[in-house]
Amino acid sequence: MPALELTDPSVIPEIAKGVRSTFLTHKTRSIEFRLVQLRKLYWGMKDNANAIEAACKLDLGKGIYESNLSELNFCTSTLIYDINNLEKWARDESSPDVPIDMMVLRPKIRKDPLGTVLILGPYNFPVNLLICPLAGAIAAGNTAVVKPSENAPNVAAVMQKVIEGYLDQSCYRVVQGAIPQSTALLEQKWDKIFYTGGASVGTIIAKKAAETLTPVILELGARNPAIVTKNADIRLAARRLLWGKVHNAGQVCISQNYTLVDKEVFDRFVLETKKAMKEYYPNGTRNTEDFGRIVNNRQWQRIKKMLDDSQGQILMGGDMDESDRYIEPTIIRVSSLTDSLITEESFGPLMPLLPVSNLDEAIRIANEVHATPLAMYPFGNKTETDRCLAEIRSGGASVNDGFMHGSLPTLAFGGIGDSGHGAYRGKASFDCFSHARTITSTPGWVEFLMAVRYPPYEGKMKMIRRMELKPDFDREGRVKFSLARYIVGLGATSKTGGLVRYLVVILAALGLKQFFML
Ligand SMILES: NC(=O)c1ccc[n+]([C@@H]2O[C@H](COP(=O)([O-])OP(=O)(O)OC[C@H]3O[C@@H](n4cnc5c(N)ncnc54)[C@H](O)[C@@H]3O)[C@@H](O)[C@H]2O)c1
Ligand SMILES: CC1=C(/C=C/C(C)=C/C=C/C(C)=C/C=C/C=C(C)/C=C/C=C(C)/C=C/C=C(\C)C=O)C(C)(C)CCC1
Repeated sequence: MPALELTDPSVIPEIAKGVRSTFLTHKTRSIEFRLVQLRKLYWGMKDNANAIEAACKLDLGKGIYESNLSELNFCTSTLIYDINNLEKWARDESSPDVPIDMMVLRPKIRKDPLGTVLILGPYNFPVNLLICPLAGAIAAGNTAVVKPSENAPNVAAVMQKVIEGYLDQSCYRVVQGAIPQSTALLEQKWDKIFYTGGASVGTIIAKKAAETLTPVILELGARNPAIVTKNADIRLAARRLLWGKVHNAGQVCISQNYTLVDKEVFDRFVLETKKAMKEYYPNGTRNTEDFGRIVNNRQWQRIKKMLDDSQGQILMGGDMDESDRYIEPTIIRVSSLTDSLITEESFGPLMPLLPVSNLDEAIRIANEVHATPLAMYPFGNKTETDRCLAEIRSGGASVNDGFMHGSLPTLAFGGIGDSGHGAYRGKASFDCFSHARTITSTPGWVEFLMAVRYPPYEGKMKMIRRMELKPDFDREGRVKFSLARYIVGLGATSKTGGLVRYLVVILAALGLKQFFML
């Protein structure tokens, strides 16, 4: 296992300058160069898989299964997906939004790299949440500096070995450290900052970035609700929500922070969760490879304090051991919205349950606790889950499940409002590190047509009025009746409706023709 060596903050300007000057050599513009780097990163992950597994075990007590499922495999699948799609994503796109008279300009959207980007990773998925953004930055043709979380020091050291050992070091560098290094990094000029972590540091980063108008992607924390109605499949809800709290010992930004359970099914839900617990961990969570540990004593103390401060009643679990950074999956019945387990993000294996009278109350509470969470988990019948989706905002959502929407490496992932902005993963990663550059090319021969834009303007007003798009609605916002459109659309009110009518007419005509030919 390599040892973590902190970067001297005084060398950080030189590191940033180095990758920036490489960007300006245009080395990373070549698609083939990017593909080679992504392929090398893939092999870097594969060759160091054992070291990554060992480091995840040391830092977070992650067993090999979880290290593979949500760290290693997630990254290698991301890399393969990026490699397989990069040429398609990087191609110029023609724009469909151009009036016919302007098509001569041959407008296209080019996917340009942003330049040199900074990626700051968190501790909870210290491999996944560093490598996946980096893969997007490489795919889009940027150079990058990454800073792994100092709170997962063993993984941070292995990440440096992989990134600097397998990638072109003139383009991609690793900085190790905590606040002094982050502060020095934020003093440099970046073309984008990609930050994953808590909202308070996210605010520092956004403010600092604003000074130089640097765009930021923020992937932050939240108080995500789960809702279980009386019509939900209670056993399924219990099993799936328990999974959302035991994976990575609950240190998952998209885990449900609290669950609103209909009073009628509350006891059954608790019973089924206890049953599921026995099924997942027949010998308990203390002595199994399948349950992790809290990352450090500071976080352990924070979670313990949340539980100590709570007025709730422990219904399951509650065992803790600081020497081992162990916290048993714990169900707590809470009764107030001001309870510490509701007002703070637990980021650990605590499962506060709040009984509610009905879905109206659940929706009202979810909107009151955190109006723009990262995720939301409604369990119930289709009408109920549709209502939750319509009436509660969130970055993403899994219907009738724990965080499955966040478990797919190819789906866009991100928050809304104060749970973050910007999305990545799959094509969204390529897009978030690219600039959609609109390019037009005006041929010389259209000069006589384009002359309408030049002074003197006298006599040219009629022409530009003709070019202006005309409304099909009146001052009340109602769509006006148009005889021409009615005839062309065969009386349909939508394009699809019109198309269906044309199809029916054609089929009827063919049928009639056949009939008369017989
Ligand atoms: N939305 C997501 O995708 C996502 C994913 C994982 C974690 N999170 C959230 O992150 C939080 C926990 O992660 P964390 O504790 O590692 O986050 P953190 O905020 O402590 O640290 C994240 C990164 O910020 C750096 N940092 C710390 N202090 C800094 C400062 N003053 N200036 C600049 N950089 C600084 C750290 O060195 C680290 O690289 C939780 O709230 C969780 O929900 C969100
Ligand atoms: C349906 C068919 C089949 C069955 C397929 C099945 C059962 C697939 C099941 C897959 C599952 C359950 C996968 C779960 C994966 C979970 C992952 C990867 C979790 C990731 C978590 C992450 C990345 C967390 C991130 C956290 C963040 C961002 C914040 O902190 C077949 C295959 C049997 C047959 C065909 C049909």
